[in-house]
Amino acid sequence: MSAIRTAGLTKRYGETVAVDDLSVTVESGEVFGMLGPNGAGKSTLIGMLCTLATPTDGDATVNGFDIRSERDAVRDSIGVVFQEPALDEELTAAENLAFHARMYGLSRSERSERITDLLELVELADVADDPVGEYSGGMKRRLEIARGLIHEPEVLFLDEPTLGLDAQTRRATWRYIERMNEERGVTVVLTTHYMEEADHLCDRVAIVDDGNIIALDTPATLKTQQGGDMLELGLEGDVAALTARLEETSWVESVTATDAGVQVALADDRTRVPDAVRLADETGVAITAIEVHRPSLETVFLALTGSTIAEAAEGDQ
Ligand SMILES: Nc1ncnc2c1ncn2[C@@H]1O[C@H](COP(=O)(O)OP(=O)(O)OP(=O)(O)O)[C@@H](O)[C@H]1O
Repeated sequence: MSAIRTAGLTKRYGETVAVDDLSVTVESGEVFGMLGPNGAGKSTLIGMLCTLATPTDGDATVNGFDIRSERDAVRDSIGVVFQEPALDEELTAAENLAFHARMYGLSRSERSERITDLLELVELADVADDPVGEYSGGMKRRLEIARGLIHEPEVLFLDEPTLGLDAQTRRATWRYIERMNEERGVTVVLTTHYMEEADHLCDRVAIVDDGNIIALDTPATLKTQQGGDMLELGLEGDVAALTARLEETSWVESVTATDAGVQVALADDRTRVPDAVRLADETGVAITAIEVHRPSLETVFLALTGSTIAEAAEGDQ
């Protein structure tokens, strides 16, 4: 069964179309990422899928339940971790989880079993009885993820799960997300501004712009669609002659002059370093430096939205 299925889903705020006629399917067990500039409509989409916002048009099901007519069933089957921390800092980790578990009506024995299990999953068992106010940012995030899982949801929505965390803590958080996906089969839908995160974690990535999904595929396929590597050559000698040779070569997409030499966009995904060296040799040009840039999700994002993810994220911290 598909975890999420939307058909023509639309949300308008006055003149603003926040989500525009969106039809997408997320399969059970997937880690599905959404990347997009500020105001692209990611939060509005999550809001509708969590039944916190009502669609203007279109339909959607989450775990087979209709988001309009079966709101309670949708809510019982999902977990949500928002950007803003929502923990009680005066309570301990175990108390925070217990409070949340009671809201879902779990029995005392269920509560105690799941709290122990989840604190182990996110490696907070040792500090379970410390007040959350004493936790680091990364520990709080992990606790929030554990809290989102307390009622054993089938789908977990994570809005910017590692925003503001340092690189090491971010990687640790990825591990917990992977574990709950792999070991427990939880479907994960996340938004992120970190390309590396989308690349590392997501089975498929949707690039969202202006309320629409403008690209949707596996990170590997999205990158391949952007063409081959970029070669950055430092050169000495007749650069113009080499540029002319490169431009008439079938595996070269384009050549751009740089301060130190040229930048060559490759037309296919093969390694062309030996070919470039041979051409330079034949033209009598010396190569002083070579750098190979692999296509990244950043390049894909830039090509599709016209801005870098850092520009897109500006003001969103
Ligand atoms: N409650 C609201 N009232 C009016 N306009 C809204 C409301 N919520 C969102 N919008 C508008 O809808 C559009 C999409 O916003 P949304 O927050 O969903 O984007 P986003 O991709 O989640 O951005 P961010 O990364 O900043 O969270 C924006 O133009 C926003 O201003």
